[in-house]
Amino acid sequence: MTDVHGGDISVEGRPGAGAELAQGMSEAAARRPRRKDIRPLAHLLPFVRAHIGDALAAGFFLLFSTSATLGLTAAFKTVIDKGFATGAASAVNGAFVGLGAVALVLAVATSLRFFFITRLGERVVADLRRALYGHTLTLDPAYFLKTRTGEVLSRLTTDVTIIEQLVGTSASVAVRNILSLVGGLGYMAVVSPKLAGFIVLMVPVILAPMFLMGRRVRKLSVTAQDRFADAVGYAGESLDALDTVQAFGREKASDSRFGEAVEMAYQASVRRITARAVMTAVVIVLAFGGITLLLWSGAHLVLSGEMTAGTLAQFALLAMMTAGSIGALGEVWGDVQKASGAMERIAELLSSRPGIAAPEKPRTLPQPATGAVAFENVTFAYPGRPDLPALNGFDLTVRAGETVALVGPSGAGKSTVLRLLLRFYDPQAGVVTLDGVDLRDADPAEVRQCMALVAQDSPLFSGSALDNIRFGRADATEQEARDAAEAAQATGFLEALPQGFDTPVGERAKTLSGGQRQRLAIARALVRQAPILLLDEATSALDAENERLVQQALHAAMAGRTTLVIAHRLATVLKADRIVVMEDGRVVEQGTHAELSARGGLYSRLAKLQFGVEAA
Ligand SMILES: Nc1ncnc2c1ncn2[C@@H]1O[C@H](COP(=O)(O)OP(=O)(O)OP(=O)(O)O)[C@@H](O)[C@H]1O
Repeated sequence: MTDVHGGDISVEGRPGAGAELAQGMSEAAARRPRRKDIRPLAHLLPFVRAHIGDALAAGFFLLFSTSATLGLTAAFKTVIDKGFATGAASAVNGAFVGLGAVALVLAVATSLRFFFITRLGERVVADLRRALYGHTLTLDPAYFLKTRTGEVLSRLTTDVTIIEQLVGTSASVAVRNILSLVGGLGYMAVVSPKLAGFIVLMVPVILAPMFLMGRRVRKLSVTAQDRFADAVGYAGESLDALDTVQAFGREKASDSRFGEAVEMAYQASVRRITARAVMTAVVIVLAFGGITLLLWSGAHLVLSGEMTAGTLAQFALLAMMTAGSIGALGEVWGDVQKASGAMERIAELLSSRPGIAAPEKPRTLPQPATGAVAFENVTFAYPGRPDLPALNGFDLTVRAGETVALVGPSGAGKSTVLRLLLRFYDPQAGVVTLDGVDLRDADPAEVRQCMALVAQDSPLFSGSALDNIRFGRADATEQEARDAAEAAQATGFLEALPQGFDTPVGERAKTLSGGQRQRLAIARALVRQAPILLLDEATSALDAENERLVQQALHAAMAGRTTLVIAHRLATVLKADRIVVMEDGRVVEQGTHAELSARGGLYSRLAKLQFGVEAA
């Protein structure tokens, strides 16, 4: 079943981005497994309950349209019994007017049912998408260490697409047919209890062989597909290494091996086709045999005067409708099972609670925060590596307004210090405080409000340069954003862009140089006007001009703020009030560049390696 969502504008001959996304999602959806237990679908109920009005309207019109469909058969009975039997034209006319009226009611009720149930479905899917994305944004990094971002994204897209298929189409089909089935069976029992009883006896006799044979055909199609996959796999391997095949003169051998695999696939297909052909014959014999038997006994009831010809016709119509419902239910059942699996994955994501959250009564930080930071005997290991602490008895006190440079070999734990300060994780032992408040007692949002981060790779987002600066603080005025850009030495290159500050940089990010990206990221941090600046200096080398501009930007950024910088440049460590040297998650040395260089310890070795400075 193809289901293409959204008609977007596409370049001639090439599908648009929306169509490609829809195509990719429906392909991925087709590969998703089914789930026999359909209880996970109950997770959809709260979403439906939120729009109970539409649900009730859909239910009402569903009842109405089903009753009208059943009523249609009664109108037919009247046409035959009252119209034809009397032979009077007026009676025929009257009966047909009744038929037309029922059809009209059916049309209106069906269309309203479709409208309300489909609108409800689309609303539920839209709510689900928003809830899912909103929830995902609250999860902490520990969650993403367990679950790949791609997996989360695929739940947002593929799994929700499956739910969309269910609530948009299949659920409506299923509910409608369940109701027709129940209503049809009930009505048949009313119209002719005898014939209805006959059907109840006959149905298992007809359905059981169909069910068993259907299962066999499905198994055989899987086998045929597997055989074909073998053939394709073998061909791919040979074509990938065609030069090797040719160098060894193995073309003939390869050809005959592929031929064998293709023949196997053909044989498997023939077995499937044969089973299917037999099944078709059996199904027709059983179904029509049943109908013939039914009509034959019905005809005798008419002859004996037990029922009218119209009633028999009505009964036959009802039987066909009911059989149609069973068929339709069989077809959508697979979708329902698939949606159950999808909903289970979605519910799992929705119910995952972030490990980092505000306590019930968070302690407020002093306003304005001064930005004094302390780590007291902190030990922390990442969730995936509990036995390998990234910080081990780490102690550090940073006064308000002080600039501290963190230096150390790769893996020393420098980035981890910044992550704990941003409270992406909580330490296993010790405390991290901001203005004397334990971070765990505060609201993480308030803690982060006090910090501005310039990450090493400074990711930019789609949108203009101005949008990217305002990412730092949504309510910053344009002037404040421009001032930040000025302080970050970014005005020059931003104004030179084709549309100045309004140039989309997310897409152009690759055309901005490393130094320009860093300066934009610094402007984004500056506009935040936070008391604490966290900086992970980029390791990549800049040309002299960019280096000078970035250093100036950093100088402006650090002024009047508490700054923790993971330093990779000599200029930065020279500017710091204090250099903290880390190794294996601990502080091993502290002091100024001159003091530490003179000491001849780890710092002097690192300085030589990283900054190219000879120890004093
Ligand atoms: N997400 C993670 N899961 C598990 N271990 C991690 C994770 N991130 C970092 N580590 C480990 O924690 C230790 C400290 O890492 P951290 O990134 O803080 O070091 P760093 O000093 O910043 O190094 P670099 O200068 O190379 O960035 C390392 O041993 C690292 O392998």
